[in-house]
Amino acid sequence: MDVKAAVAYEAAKPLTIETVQLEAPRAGEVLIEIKATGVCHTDAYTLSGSDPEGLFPAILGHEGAGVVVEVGAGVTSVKPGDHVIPLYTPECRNCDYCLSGKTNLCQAIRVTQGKGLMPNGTSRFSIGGKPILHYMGTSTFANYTVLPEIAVAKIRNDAPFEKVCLIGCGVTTGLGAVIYTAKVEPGANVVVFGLGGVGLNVIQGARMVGANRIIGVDLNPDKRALAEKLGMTHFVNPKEVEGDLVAHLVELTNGGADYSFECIGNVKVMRQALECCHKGWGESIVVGVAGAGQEISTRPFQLVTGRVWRGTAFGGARGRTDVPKIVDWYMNGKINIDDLVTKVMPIEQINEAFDLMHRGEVIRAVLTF
Ligand SMILES: NC(=O)C1=CN([C@@H]2O[C@H](COP(=O)(O)OP(=O)(O)OC[C@H]3O[C@@H](n4cnc5c(N)ncnc54)[C@H](O)[C@@H]3O)[C@@H](O)[C@H]2O)C=CC1
Ligand SMILES: N[C@@H](CCC(=O)N[C@@H](CSC=O)C(=O)NCC(=O)O)C(=O)O
Ligand SMILES: [Zn+2]
Ligand SMILES: [Zn+2]
Repeated sequence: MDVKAAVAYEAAKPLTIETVQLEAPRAGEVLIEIKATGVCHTDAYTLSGSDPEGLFPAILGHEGAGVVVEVGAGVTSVKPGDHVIPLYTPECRNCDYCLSGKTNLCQAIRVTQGKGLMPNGTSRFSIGGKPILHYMGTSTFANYTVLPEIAVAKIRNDAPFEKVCLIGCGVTTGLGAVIYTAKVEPGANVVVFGLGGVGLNVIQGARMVGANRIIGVDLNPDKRALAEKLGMTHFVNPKEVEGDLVAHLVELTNGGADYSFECIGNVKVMRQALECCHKGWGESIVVGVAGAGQEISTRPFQLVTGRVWRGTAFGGARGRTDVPKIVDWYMNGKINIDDLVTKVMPIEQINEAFDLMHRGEVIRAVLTF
């Protein structure tokens, strides 16, 4: 079938709206009509050319929501008409990773997904017979896309696509980093670096679990008001701190953060996030994605003296199990997504959506078809 998609032909170039051919779903696959998709910083990261796995031409996008249109042979967990969220972290419930109970990083299709291909090693997208690659297994910058059944979370049918699409990445990553990865306990002092689509969800996750001080750090003062609405108790702009930022944060947290979260993708900030943690027990969670060639460093003494450095992908959430619950949290008023959707725009304005994100003028621009 013909579909409308924003194609990334090469790194660091604007996307082009094209008519792309999409093959029908094969065995174990699902055809989804994407109704809405957010633009996450990771899409910009890959488009910039910094992603060592970045491949072109491709259809980017991984923060979507839509409706099942057709299923391939053997698909049993979803049917046409079901509302779904595509998962860049699938949940097969059968691989060693899923069965370990220790991680959400299902590896059932990771190798082909990283090559921009479906599990059988081919792409379903093409233009004039030339393949166009998938991205993160999701390719939500298209009005129709094909995913493996194990990478689809079925959600309730009354949830608005333009809001719950953010559960496909930013919301789940931020909340999950607090709840599933760090397991922040009530009364903890928390520092969040970067108050974008991910960091703001760390803030609201920290509020949900009853954290004490929730300190937000961002260079952009415009991020302050919404962060406060979502639960931030103190705002720190590094440009306004006299002296050492880490020492300032240690003082604000009476000896150091119990938990810190880096939601930027800046390796220098990752070091600050570790070093502002409390001696003996503070844990720093790396959420931000840093480009090819970037490395983190600190004095080993920081770890010898009890600080812990960890990372999280998709907030540690098991997509098919946890995503439907997070949709319920939104529908029950437990979490705020409405204020995170700064702007809803047609897919034709996708390049403007990226510009708005780069200029820090939106938390999330959501694209519709
Ligand atoms: N681990 C995972 O599963 C996921 C990782 N990510 C990554 O998380 C990071 C954040 O993503 P988004 O929230 O979508 O980005 P965003 O662009 O919406 O937010 C980034 C925020 O960081 C702030 N910032 C930039 N440099 C700063 C600095 N030096 N100090 C303080 N604040 C600074 C910006 O003003 C902005 O508010 C990105 O690296 C993204 O690739 C995103 C989703 C999932
Ligand atoms: N290809 C990238 C990988 C970047 C990365 O870490 N992605 C996250 C999700 S970011 C979403 O917005 C992730 O899920 N990582 C786990 C994985 O298996 O990719 C690179 O190499 O930098
Ligand atoms: Zn993302
Ligand atoms: Zn698995």
